[in-house]
Amino acid sequence: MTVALQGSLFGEAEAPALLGLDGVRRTALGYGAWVDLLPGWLTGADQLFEHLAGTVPWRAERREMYERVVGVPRLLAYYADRAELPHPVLDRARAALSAHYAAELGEPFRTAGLCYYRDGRDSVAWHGDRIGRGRSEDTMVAILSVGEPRALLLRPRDGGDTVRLMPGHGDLLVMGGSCQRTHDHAVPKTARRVGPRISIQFRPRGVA
Ligand SMILES: O=C(O)CCC(=O)C(=O)O
Ligand SMILES: [Fe+2]
Repeated sequence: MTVALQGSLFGEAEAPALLGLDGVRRTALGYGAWVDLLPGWLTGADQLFEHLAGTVPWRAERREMYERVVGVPRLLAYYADRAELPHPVLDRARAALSAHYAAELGEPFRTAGLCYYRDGRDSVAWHGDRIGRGRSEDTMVAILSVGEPRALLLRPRDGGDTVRLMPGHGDLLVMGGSCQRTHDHAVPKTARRVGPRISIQFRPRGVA
């Protein structure tokens, strides 16, 4: 990772580009949930990482938890429906995902949430994307990862085996079906020395 990122500092970086989505592979998670994976969907991921790390107006949020105000352990950015995304390849990614999943999803992907995990101390706790319609309806959340591979865990809410995925530099992961209702997901902290990761999450309108 470090070596690859250095290449771009010397101006050798390849421009970010997307491959086709034909190679997407689905894994059923049970209870009507599934996850689609396409490793290496984005090429030139070094350049996208550096662009996003350097230009996105990252926010450090604080939230009340257990009657204490604590820092959210990652940096965030949010692009509402129709907002200009921070790199044109992300507009192309959203359009390609909307076209690929049109029949199954029945609506386009609209919003983009970005998370910046600065190191192994940054994380996201177990949760489902259930603030919006994901609470009651099947939907999809498509995640493009750049930077350090970090474990993304998925487990049924009612108990059962945890699936451990490792989305890495340029990889696509799509959670679909009942995933947000029947399962939780997390990016746990790690004691390993890890470099930064940025995830870009595309969601349909009303899913958060
Ligand atoms: O960073 C990721 O891949 C997951 C982020 C996530 O679950 C969320 O923002 O809801
Ligand atoms: Fe999530």
